[in-house]
Amino acid sequence: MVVLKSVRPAISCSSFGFDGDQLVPLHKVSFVNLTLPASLLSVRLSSRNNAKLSLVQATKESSTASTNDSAAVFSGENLHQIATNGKATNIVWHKSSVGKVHRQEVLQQKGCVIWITGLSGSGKSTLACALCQALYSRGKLAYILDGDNVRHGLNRDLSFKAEDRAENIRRIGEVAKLFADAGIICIASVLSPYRKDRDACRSLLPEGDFIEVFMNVPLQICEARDPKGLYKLARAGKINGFTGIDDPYEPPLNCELELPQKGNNCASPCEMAEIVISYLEEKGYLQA
Ligand SMILES: Nc1ncnc2c1ncn2[C@@H]1O[C@H](COP(=O)(O)OS(=O)(=O)O)[C@@H](OP(=O)(O)O)[C@H]1O
Ligand SMILES: Nc1ncnc2c1ncn2[C@@H]1O[C@H](COP(=O)(O)OP(=O)(O)O)[C@@H](O)[C@H]1O
Repeated sequence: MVVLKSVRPAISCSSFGFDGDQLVPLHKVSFVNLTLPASLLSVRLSSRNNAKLSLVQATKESSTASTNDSAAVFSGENLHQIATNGKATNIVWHKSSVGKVHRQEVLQQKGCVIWITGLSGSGKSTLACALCQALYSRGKLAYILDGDNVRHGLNRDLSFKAEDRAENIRRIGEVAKLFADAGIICIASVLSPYRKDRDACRSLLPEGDFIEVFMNVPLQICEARDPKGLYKLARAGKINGFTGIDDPYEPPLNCELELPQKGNNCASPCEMAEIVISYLEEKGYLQA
């Protein structure tokens, strides 16, 4: 038992905390600022925690508290807010002293997400590779998250029905956000047919850092290219719910860049990559 120096009560939050073994609304849990003698810290907390980080159970409007591994994280002088996010309860954000700005300084660029959307066969992967190569030759670090590739690993459990496509996009959006936070230019080349899923990814990033590129290539051209023979299979009824055939594609309403088809001609992948690079240069993403 230790004497409390101060109490921060009643954090207004819709999530839950622990009261003994019971889940209770967080407003019943108080966060306390303790001053412990160093000797007590090492004796009481060394078994499962290091001396700077301990787990405590806060008491309700009490003047005492005891160490207990079941509830809030208590870190030095900083009191953190316990959050609930989806099904993840009792989670606390842990901050690092090295932040995005520091990583950007090392890389001499700004992290962002270039989200390339369009029909199958519209040239998303080709543009992603050309762009990555063009950035690399300028000494800039990019990483491609290609829908097809991510479905070989992280998203192998997902089908092409609407809710699985939404989850596919959500996960890729979250991973892209981490890459951008790492200071990397993340190129997501994903069919992403539904507007609301793309917009949800946009909303994960700071204003300006989500750059949506629409490969505006008509279905007839994509179908004529058909590099994987999937359109043929879809037309033959051997693939159900194929985007553009019997599943919708919702074009962006307000994308940052649209790379249109001009008649039967299409700019070369390198020319398209240069259009994206000019945009990045103009917006300051190619410097820290
Ligand atoms: N039903 C159906 N509809 C559309 N596309 C299909 C389908 N089944 C398989 N494929 C192949 O999967 C690639 C698209 O994967 P994505 O993860 O980018 O799609 S989505 O964003 O979840 O809609 C897509 O690759 P790309 O051609 O690179 O777009 C197709 O090759
Ligand atoms: N700018 C372009 N001009 C002409 N053909 C292209 C262009 N970009 C891609 N292609 C061709 O179109 C086909 C589909 O390209 P791909 O990048 O695989 O599209 P997606 O990733 O959207 O399915 C490939 O055969 C590719 O060579």
